Amino acid sequence: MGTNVEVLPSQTALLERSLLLVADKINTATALRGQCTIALSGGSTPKSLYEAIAKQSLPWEKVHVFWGDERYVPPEHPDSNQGMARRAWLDKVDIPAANIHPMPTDAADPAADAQKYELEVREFFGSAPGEFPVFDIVLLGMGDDGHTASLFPHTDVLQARDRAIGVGNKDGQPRLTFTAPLINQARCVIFIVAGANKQSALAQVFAPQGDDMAYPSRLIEPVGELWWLLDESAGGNLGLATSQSRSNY
Ligand SMILES: O=C1O[C@H](COP(=O)(O)O)[C@@H](O)[C@H](O)[C@H]1O
Repeated sequence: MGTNVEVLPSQTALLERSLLLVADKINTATALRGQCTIALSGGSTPKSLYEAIAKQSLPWEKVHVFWGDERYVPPEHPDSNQGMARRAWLDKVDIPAANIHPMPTDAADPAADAQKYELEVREFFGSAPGEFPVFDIVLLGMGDDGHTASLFPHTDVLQARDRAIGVGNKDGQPRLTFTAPLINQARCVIFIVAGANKQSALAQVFAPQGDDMAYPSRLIEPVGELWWLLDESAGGNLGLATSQSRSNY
């Protein structure tokens, strides 16, 4: 399916566009299939989006929230992606507790917790062995090293082919993460990227030929729609028209 790249003139415009797109995809999924499964990203960029989504009137009882990656810390830890999303969004809307599916981080064994989450996700989706769950929406960010979710450059989890959830490695620290094959089954993957420090990695990710192990965001080629929403300072030098969708960049 198509790839859409939009370069928005400011961080505010990026936020507004992201909000519009995510709300539209949630409404479409719930109208077509009766529910929406969304995987959240962490890091610094999505917080203002989550705060804005919390103010929307959306069919929360039909939305199921998962996480695409997680630091291996308890939910109350300041680095927890779950904690951030709950404070910014989920605690503020009328979403049933049973619709929130955080990654477990309490076994003191990241591989065991990754396996536990894989079973939970597969059971929720009713995925047959050998099949991957199909998320309606996967939200992603991108680090200035080209990582996405917790798929860091030159780490073992990049080789995963038959696992949906793996253990990433950020400077020796374990993190739980969706694998590229799971992300790539999604109906819609949305990257939201802001800041001049992302320019050089973006150029590598968008290059026609490149090293997927060095820039793991290159591994994301979903079956469904792929959206890259960039602010001007991140994407302005890529030679793309501002606020214009491009197919097949
Ligand atoms: O997809 C993701 O990307 C970010 C990059 O984060 P940012 O702080 O530069 O916005 C990553 O670290 C995060 O965990 C992940 O979900």
